[in-house]
Amino acid sequence: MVRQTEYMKSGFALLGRLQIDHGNPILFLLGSGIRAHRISHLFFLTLWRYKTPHMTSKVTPLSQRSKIPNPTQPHYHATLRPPARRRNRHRPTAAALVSPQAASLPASPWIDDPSMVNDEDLLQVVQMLDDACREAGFFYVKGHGIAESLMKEVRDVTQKFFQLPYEEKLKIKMTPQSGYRGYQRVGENITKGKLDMHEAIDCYTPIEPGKYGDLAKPMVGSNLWPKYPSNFDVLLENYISLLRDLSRKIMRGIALALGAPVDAFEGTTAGDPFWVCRLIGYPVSTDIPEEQRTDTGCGAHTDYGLLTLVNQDDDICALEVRNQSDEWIYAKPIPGTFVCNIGDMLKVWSNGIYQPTLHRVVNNSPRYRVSVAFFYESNFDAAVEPVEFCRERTGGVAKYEKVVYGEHLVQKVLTNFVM
Ligand SMILES: N=C(N)NCCCC[C@H](N)C(=O)O
Ligand SMILES: O=C(O)CCC(=O)C(=O)O
Ligand SMILES: [Fe+2]
Repeated sequence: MVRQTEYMKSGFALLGRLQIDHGNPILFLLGSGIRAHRISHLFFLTLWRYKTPHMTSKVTPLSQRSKIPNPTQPHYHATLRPPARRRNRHRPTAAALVSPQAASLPASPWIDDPSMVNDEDLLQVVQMLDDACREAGFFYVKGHGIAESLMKEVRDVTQKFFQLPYEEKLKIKMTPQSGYRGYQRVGENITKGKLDMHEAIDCYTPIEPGKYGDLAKPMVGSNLWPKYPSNFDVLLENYISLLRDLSRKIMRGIALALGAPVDAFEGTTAGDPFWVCRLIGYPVSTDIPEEQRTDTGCGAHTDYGLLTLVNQDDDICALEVRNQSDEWIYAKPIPGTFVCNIGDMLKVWSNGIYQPTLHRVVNNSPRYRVSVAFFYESNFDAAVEPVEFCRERTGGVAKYEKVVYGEHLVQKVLTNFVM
């Protein structure tokens, strides 16, 4: 308990400093650490997407970008504002946990340790996580136990790889034969018909031939890792395994936030979660030949699965999130944190209680930007559909059709590249 209080204090201190330094924060401390029991000491910081009151707080429109010398300046950030309009007013979640019925159950179906029912800190965090998922679809996680030095090392080896000559990078070229695993150059990824100004290495859960039958055929294979540094594969495989565990914990929190049993995403939904990892580089725009250049590093999209964790460069603002007033606001880097956002499968499962938020990347800085995005997704063969209790809370009707996650992913992968 004492430890949690300390965490809370340092969390608020962090927020305080940000407010004082930048005056105009988009960051909000969302919660203290969740109890050590399985979910552990995570902090959630949310990125609100309410209306921003001042013109200066908006991200500069793309057409005016060239006039902007330095997007890391504080006045580009949106101001925190109390809720202007709530997308959805259903808030049954933590209430379900503290209801007399739930509290009186010796082995509550919601959580796996009865004492958690009375844990105020846990309930508060669950409530705040629910707020973040409902209102923003984006939040930051810190206190997650993954060393900042490891996060940086992963970005550093990624950057080193992208600095290699093109011929070297081509040795792990992504092709249909490689199961769409490996290196893609700038302009090979497309979003909504437009070339994206990023290069990347795409990695996926390895798939053996025959696994999942025809469903997974286009993605069968194992990952293509760079040869230099020689520990690239070991480093990344370790990192991915840590992120998978962390994502699983956050999904336990999200399950509680929705008012579901803590292990709601285990079993046939995400007991055997498929993961995707994209190591991404966004060149300085003037380094891209003019005839090839577009104005977007990655076009506006939502992510495909349950939850995304982005490890982004510390000092470049480039990831932009659409707020509820249809303005783009920066998900400004906070060193040592992951920027998290929810994906399409969580929307379907929750019958829209949680919605994925549009985001895009524009590297308007004078520096090459690296980010490593980890996507925690459903079981490859999961048939995801609105669960009954979420349907009941949203008028009783399923708003989305059943989606087989693997089909959703394959359909995206087959249309995402010009090769
Ligand atoms: N796994 C994820 N989320 N990848 C996002 C890649 C960028 C968007 C993609 N071209 C698209 O059009 O969806
Ligand atoms: O580079 C980033 O910050 C985010 C990338 C992203 O949104 C994606 O790959 O889905
Ligand atoms: Fe994304």
